[in-house]
Amino acid sequence: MSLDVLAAEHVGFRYAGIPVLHDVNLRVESGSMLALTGANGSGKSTLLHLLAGVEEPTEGSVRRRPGARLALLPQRTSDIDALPLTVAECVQIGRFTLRRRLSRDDRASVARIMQRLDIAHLARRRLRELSGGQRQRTLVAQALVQDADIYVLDEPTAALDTRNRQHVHELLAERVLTGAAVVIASHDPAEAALAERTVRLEAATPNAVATLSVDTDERRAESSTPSSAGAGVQDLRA
Ligand SMILES: Nc1ncnc2c1ncn2[C@@H]1O[C@H](COP(=O)(O)OP(=O)(O)OP(=O)(O)O)[C@@H](O)[C@H]1O
Repeated sequence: MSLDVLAAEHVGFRYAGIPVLHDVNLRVESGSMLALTGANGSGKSTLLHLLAGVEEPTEGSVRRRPGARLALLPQRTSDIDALPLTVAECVQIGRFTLRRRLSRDDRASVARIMQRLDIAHLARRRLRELSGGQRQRTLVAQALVQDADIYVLDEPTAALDTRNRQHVHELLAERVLTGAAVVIASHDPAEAALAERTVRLEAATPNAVATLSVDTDERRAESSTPSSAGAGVQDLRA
């Protein structure tokens, strides 16, 4: 039986008619981590939005296992600064449901992750009063405190120092160990190396839309030749 919890099949995407992604195929299994890499503008955030259902592909399809709960940390989160939220309130949002108030367990989870990400002492601070790293840790906490089956995280450690980066990596490893699927975009090769699979988005020519080259479980990164845009894309099922 397949353990896939998330899959993109022949996915393409255009912004106002301008192609960004073409024939992207990937799949993510429960209890595993996949890293998306690629140059600025290669389409990582766009692909994460498609995987999370924030945008619909213009070609192909994204499949999520029915009932799978998904937590998303988007890259662009400046709008949230306009809200008069404290750090604690922002993290608590990760446990809100429309059906009930936060339980004792929810509050314990919030307190625990704030400790782990070293933001407990900032609990009453407003978001707009935080440093870049403090703000990122708060938003990572909001995503990771969710009881999700799939965590989709866009450059979750880009603003973090080594120690805090390590804390996030430990939390990601724990989520994977307990059976969640994690998908991250990253520019850090060491971070991407934490994942079982790496998918590199690249355009074969400056004018080409992004397509995929794929590193598999066996880490054939160095030996794989990038696909040319529009040409056959390696499929992780191969
Ligand atoms: N809302 C939008 N409207 C039009 N074009 C967009 C929009 N968002 C992104 N793009 C374009 O789509 C392409 C892919 O952008 P995307 O943000 O997905 O890349 P990325 O790989 O995440 O980049 P980075 O590493 O800089 O975060 C870029 O050429 C970008 O200019």
